[in-house]
Amino acid sequence: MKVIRTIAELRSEIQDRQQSGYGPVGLVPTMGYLHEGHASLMRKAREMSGTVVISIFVNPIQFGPGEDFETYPRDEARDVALAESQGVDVVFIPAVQEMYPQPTKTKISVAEITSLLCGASRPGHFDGVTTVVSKLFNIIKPDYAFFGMKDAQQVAVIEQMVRDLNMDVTIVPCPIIREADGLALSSRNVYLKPEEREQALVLSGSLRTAQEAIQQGQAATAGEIRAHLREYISRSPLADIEYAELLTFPELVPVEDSYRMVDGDSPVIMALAVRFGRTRLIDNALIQPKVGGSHV
Ligand SMILES: Nc1ncnc2c1ncn2[C@@H]1O[C@H](COP(=O)(O)OP(=O)(O)OP(=O)(O)O)[C@@H](O)[C@H]1O
Ligand SMILES: CC(C)(CO)[C@@H](O)C(=O)[O-]
Ligand code: BAL
Repeated sequence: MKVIRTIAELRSEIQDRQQSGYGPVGLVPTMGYLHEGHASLMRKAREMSGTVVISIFVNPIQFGPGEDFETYPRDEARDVALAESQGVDVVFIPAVQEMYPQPTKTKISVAEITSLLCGASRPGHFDGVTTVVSKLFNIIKPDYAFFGMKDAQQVAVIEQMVRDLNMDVTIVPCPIIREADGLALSSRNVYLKPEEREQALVLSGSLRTAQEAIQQGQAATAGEIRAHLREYISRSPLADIEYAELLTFPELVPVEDSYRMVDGDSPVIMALAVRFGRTRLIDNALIQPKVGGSHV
């Protein structure tokens, strides 16, 4: 496995591997502090690609003022070891100066679906994401790019960008990986104090019980499910709900309270963002039409 820090060296390494006939290139973009969620993306990339590249870059332009850019957890040595254990071929770890030698005057911006959910509370966040992901696509030219469904809105936004701009890459959404007790893995989980970590189970718990309520016919409408999610999460005194929404996926159109879950033609996503002190957690689950749900 090669650890590469410059764009020029990365381009030349990928070109060499292409000329040697390694086949499709798979990219897993990350911000590092890798965990089993990232490892599952690397394994999927390994299955589908001859060359697996992961990027580790805490992208300053997707953080707002007062967010955690400076304190975002970092552990390069551990990350490199984990990537190697998953059979990754190239780890790209650029410095901020390498990706942004001058402040970027060009931004990629997806409209509408970035103004709700995480986009509402983190203005400019998705412009930062789509801009850096476009840069990575231009540098690496991957055939496949792998993204986790934990960041479901990010998947919808990137798929929209790829369609709108005719980018020659296939986006592969990958399932959410959870701790044994249900908490979705996230680099930011390390911020949680023990009591917050315990109470953070209300996110996955509310999604799981909502799905059970739909399957058992106890919650038939979107309004009932919204009420269930809010009531369940509010049992945790430390939880501060930022949003608990139901929307069509991947279009991200909010569904009305009167919408009956069994009548839908397209999947509906239950999407949550909840703060515990200074830690903001997200989670979600898809309800498949007519079936009544997947498992959390
Ligand atoms: N639990 C998970 N299951 C599946 N994919 C995940 C999981 N956590 C993160 N990912 C995916 O890994 C990729 C890189 O995400 P990132 O490095 O931001 O990790 P993260 O744990 O989500 O960090 P943070 O909590 O700070 O957002 C994204 O596509 C993200 O959706
Ligand atoms: C896709 C990404 C690596 C872009 O910085 C980031 O938003 C993330 O880690 O999900
Ligand atoms: N996983 C999304 C990256 C971020 O929170 O900035």
